[in-house]
Amino acid sequence: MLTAAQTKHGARPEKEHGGDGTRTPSGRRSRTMPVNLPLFPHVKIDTDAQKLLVALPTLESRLPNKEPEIHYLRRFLRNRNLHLILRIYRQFRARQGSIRPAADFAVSQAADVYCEIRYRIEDPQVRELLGILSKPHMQALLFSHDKVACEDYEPRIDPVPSGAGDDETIIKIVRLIKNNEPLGATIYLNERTGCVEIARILHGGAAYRSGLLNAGDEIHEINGEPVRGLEPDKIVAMLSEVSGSVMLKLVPCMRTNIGRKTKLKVRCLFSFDPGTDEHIPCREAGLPFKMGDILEIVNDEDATWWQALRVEEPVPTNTDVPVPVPVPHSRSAPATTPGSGGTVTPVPARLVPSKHYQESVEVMRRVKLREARNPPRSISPCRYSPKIPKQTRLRKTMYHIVQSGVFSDFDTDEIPTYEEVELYRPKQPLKVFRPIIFIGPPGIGRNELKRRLKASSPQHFEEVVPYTSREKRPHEEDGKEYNFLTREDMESQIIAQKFVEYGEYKGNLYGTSLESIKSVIQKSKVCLLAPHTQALKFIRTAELRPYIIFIKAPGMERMKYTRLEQHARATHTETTPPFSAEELRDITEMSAKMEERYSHFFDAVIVNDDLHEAAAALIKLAAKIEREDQWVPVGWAY
Ligand SMILES: Nc1ncnc2c1ncn2[C@@H]1O[C@H](COP(=O)(O)OP(=O)(O)OP(=O)(O)O)[C@@H](O)[C@H]1O
Repeated sequence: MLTAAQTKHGARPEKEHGGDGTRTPSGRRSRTMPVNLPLFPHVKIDTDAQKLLVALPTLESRLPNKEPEIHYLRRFLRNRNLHLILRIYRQFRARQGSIRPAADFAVSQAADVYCEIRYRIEDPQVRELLGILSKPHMQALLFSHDKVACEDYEPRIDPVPSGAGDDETIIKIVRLIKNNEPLGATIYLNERTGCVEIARILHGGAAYRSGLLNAGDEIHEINGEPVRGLEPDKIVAMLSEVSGSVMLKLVPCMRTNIGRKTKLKVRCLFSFDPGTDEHIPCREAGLPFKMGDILEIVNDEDATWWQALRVEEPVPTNTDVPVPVPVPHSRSAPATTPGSGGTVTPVPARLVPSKHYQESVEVMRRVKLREARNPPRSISPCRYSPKIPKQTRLRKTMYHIVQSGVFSDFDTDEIPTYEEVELYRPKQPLKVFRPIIFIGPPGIGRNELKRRLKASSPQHFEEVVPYTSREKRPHEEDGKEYNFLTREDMESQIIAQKFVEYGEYKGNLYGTSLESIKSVIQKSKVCLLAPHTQALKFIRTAELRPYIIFIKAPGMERMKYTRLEQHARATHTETTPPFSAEELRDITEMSAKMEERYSHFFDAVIVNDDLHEAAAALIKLAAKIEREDQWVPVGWAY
């Protein structure tokens, strides 16, 4: 046992696989570091591996900067599976000559048998045999059998190609067997060195699975052809032309940057088309997505391009937009490997903009848009932040909320990129219901639809009773139409942030309190609310878990047809005349603007065209929310 040498060289205690790391195989406690002792007493440690383990501390002292590599070697040499494989190998070696294989072509024999019998599926025994032969493990077993029968134990390494430069001290020769699947790596020209390097390995792709290529490796030859000085596009073309065996001569990257792997599920708050992005390193490797799609980010080590896989939506999110279906993978990513007998190859990850990159792109877009709208003039740099007295600003906001419902700008500084999500599975019987929030331009029909939903099950749905400072009218009951408060009380509650929205109309304050929403939820009812968009920042919380539905205008022609025919009118005063064509145009335009600006908050969209159809879609959706799994922001799925 080597313990003295290890102590001398300062090897540190190390724990692995839950072993206590302090017992010898015989169970005695060792006072010195037992890094070379097996932690699996039932697996006999291989003597060759043991020798290598013993030599490691010496190596460590000679190569002080190679700590990660030596640590890796130590783990590898202590791996239980390695010892089992070495044991099997020794057994074979020991019996060499005493057992002879009947054949060394079991794979092709199995394939022949399969082809011969595959149409006789009416016979249950044939069916069973077909099932066995198509199992990946069976195929792997037959493949291993042939390898052993041919005594093909050694890894075959091609001779180092001639012409390797004298200054190249370390060269890595990698041979890959390539089918139609692409390599699953992106490359770029390192302008400093003039070499083409592997920029990134796509998670799950062929290069990733081989484990032989790393980001940062310089590509020097492909199948004996020198590639130094060639454009990356040429190299990509060369790689896509070859099939079968591809031999790469590489200078390996010496960086020990392992890369941060992650398993983050996110909802996309923007849409992305790799075909139109001029900065993506490889268009074919890009993953197109639409706003609302769910992705799994599998690698976010790169500052600009993350690697992601598509996750299927558990339920449709938009009633007017088809359910997002997985985008068929182009030639770059077949789901199965041809000839693999149905073995599913993991779909390689593809590139999506990182959060940081998307924010920069969006900032640039907004700056350009603003410049196009307001060409810069040589005036005060304070132009964009005029000094409005605080009091005036507050009043103006209050007025807007009640009167016209113009946009809030609470979220303009927050650029929508990705939102981390988790799956919420409503547990039956459901006791806590998600409030349903109706968002849309004033006059589109939010209250009409809310009323119809409530009427479909008055015991189940409940509207929030708003607060007001106006005088109670004789027919009104406190707590029924409104909760009545004095102006002073309302103002102090507004200052204490008790209201999710509030505003002033004809000299009176109106508002919706957070407590009244919570009290509906606590009654095990579905709270219905049609607030201003500005209220979303108070409502869209893990505590309330709202389901936000956007009520969308159907387009000008349909607006006129449905509303003018019905003599529809705004409902916030009793005396307003029916909508004019002008007002309907305003509603339609505002609907489009709201959708553009806020759609990343919407869980569903209902187009309010025919009122009966829209109401029916809403009732159906409300039932679904209570039953079906939904992706919700992380922290909401309690
Ligand atoms: N699909 C529709 N077809 C015809 N009329 C409609 C339709 N939807 C709503 N209306 C009518 O339009 C008018 C405005 O609807 P509603 O009051 O629900 O709008 P709102 O979005 O709540 O706006 P506000 O907050 O200003 O009241 C009402 O008369 C309503 O009956």
